[in-house]
Amino acid sequence: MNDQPPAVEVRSLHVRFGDVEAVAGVDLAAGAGQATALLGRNGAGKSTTMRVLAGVVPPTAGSATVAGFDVRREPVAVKRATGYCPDVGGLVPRATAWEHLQLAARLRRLVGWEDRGRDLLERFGLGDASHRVTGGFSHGMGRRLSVVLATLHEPEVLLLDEPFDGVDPLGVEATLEAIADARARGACVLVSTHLRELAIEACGDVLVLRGGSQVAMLTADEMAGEEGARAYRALLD
Ligand SMILES: Nc1ncnc2c1ncn2[C@@H]1O[C@H](COP(=O)(O)OP(=O)(O)OP(=O)(O)O)[C@@H](O)[C@H]1O
Repeated sequence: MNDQPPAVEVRSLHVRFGDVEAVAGVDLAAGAGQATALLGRNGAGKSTTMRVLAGVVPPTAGSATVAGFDVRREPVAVKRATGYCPDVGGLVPRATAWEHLQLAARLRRLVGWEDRGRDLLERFGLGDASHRVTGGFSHGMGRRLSVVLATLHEPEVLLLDEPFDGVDPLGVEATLEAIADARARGACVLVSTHLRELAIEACGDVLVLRGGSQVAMLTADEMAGEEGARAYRALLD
């Protein structure tokens, strides 16, 4: 039996922006080596939940701990323990891909990261673009670089918000591999997406959100195939 505390633990999470209740009761426990998808339509509360887990947005009510750190009280420790690919933004248009890696490495005081950095850029099809400024990147190239930056320091908790959005099949393949590698070294992975098929390919468990609320926690097997598609549609109706 695994008596390790969960790497991510969320209890009755609520996040409110003025009149909008973006997250209205989410509970989640995920352990080392586990990958969980947050699945739901636009506006379901996926990104807001991810932002809370990245230590970027504080909960309005409820609690969340990441790698044992409370997101409200210890956001800096949470940021140190996580690798976060935000759904939008995060790249500096005038900096090259390689400069983004250099900056990320400096902020995290990494040493000897260059070979891994080069290897990741190659695996994500960005080797030839590593010295181009990101302002000229396509949307999918930016997404792929954001995943590289999230995983460079081999974080304990990897948070990927819409990593497949607008990404071509080779980029999807590289992202699935990065998720599998992270799990293999014992990281806890959370992936937010509105794509059921990729959610179940990438993750063993799926948390379905609707209108900010958690409507189901299912295994990838339960979400698979025609039956899974029907079950998912029924959860959204
Ligand atoms: N900073 C904010 N200020 C006001 N409302 C917000 C803010 N961030 C999110 N919301 C609202 O909270 C709700 C949930 O948004 P969120 O981005 O978490 O959903 P999502 O599931 O990630 O959607 P998508 O798939 O479109 O990215 C939406 O109604 C959104 O408009």
